[in-house]
Amino acid sequence: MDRFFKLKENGTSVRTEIIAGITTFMTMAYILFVNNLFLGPDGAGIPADGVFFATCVGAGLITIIMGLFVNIPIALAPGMGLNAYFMTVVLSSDGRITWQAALGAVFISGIIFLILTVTKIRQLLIVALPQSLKAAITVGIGLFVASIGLKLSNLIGVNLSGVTDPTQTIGGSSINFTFGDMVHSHEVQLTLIGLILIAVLMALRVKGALLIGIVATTLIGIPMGVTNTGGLSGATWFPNLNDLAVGKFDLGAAFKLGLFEIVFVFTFVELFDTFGTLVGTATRAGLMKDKEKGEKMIGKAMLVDAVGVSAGAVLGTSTVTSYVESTAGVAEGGRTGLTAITTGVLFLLSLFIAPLAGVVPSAATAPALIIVGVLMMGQVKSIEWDDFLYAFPAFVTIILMPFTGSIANGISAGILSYVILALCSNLVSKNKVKIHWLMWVLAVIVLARYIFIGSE
Ligand SMILES: Nc1nc2[nH]cnc2c(=O)[nH]1
Repeated sequence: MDRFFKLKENGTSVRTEIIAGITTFMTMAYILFVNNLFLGPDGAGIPADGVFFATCVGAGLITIIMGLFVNIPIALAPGMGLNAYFMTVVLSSDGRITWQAALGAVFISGIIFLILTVTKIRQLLIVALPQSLKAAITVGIGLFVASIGLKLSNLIGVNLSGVTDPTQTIGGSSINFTFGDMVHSHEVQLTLIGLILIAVLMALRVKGALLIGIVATTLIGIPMGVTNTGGLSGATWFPNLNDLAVGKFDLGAAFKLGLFEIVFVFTFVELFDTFGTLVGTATRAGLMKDKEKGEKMIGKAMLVDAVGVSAGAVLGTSTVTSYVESTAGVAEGGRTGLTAITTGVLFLLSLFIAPLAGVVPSAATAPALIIVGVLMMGQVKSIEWDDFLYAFPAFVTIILMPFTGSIANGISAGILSYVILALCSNLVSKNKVKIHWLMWVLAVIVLARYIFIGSE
């Protein structure tokens, strides 16, 4: 075990890795239930049993493969964001695009991805991006994870002032983030209890702080009426495998309908999201200290991720992707593939323990995600704040991720603004800044995307 996963070399142990894997699983388990809202009968129309099976098996298998072949503590599951986009594509097509055709588009995006990876274009990204931008991606993802926690637990909500017409797009100036209802909402109160509990445990350097915090908060939530254990009595533990979506993807329809734009959005978002998540998580885990080894590892992880996209489509789910929640396991000390394998096995077991996984409330996992935000913020010190050429792109990368809820938007803005600033600087100054050719290509792709397609 030690030799295979290089536990000692990475300063970790079997116990730490397993605790880390359970922690990552707990922060990701919501996808087992949320995915059905987007892809299931009330969303894109895939049978509920089919969505559940594809989510458990897709996440489980690909995460185990990531652990076995790349030895990195990254877990994968169907991504939030692209599952919502998948639903929109189907529902807004007036029946023209079936869920089977949309799965076909996901499958194609996975193949394109695989080609980009094998031709090493994706890996080039690591070399092309200035160091400050890479650090900014880690920080932005930290804030993004924290924002997921804040929103999932209702610790923050929105106040829509002066909005009267629900059919109109709401302008940003009408939106205020507000604190959740701390006085009346038991959910918000439980989140705060969990947050303080984990913060104290972290300050005391207690091992397993996040996992202890999640379990304790779940238990405290029982008398508070937030943790709902009702689902456990009379629950069906054996999965219903009658109505699966395995192999139902329709490539012919995807080509016939000319879903190029949709395939492009799937590929573009996935490319930037995965790259950001891998760099951010690996940096946080200290796996990028040896640059060469780190870059090789990220290249391999991208390959598994790409295979996961198409495999997920075959199983019946929208884009399977590397999850930012993996950082929760990393925060618990997870450093190797054993963490991922633990998370993956739990996803596979979820076929049988779904009612149990459903007991942990958002109020218990949200504090862990917020604490992860604190940890990832540390990278902010490696940004060259004194040089505006780097400071501005880093800044927009950081703020756009939590505010637009998209890693891809943050990275896009960072790349585009860097190229513009560097270009102008090179035009007037004698001190030329290097702009990698790939940065030019990406800037043009980013521009084209927002001009011709807009945001998804
Ligand atoms: N990186 C990443 N992490 C996630 N966690 C939940 N959804 C996502 C996603 O789409 N991308």
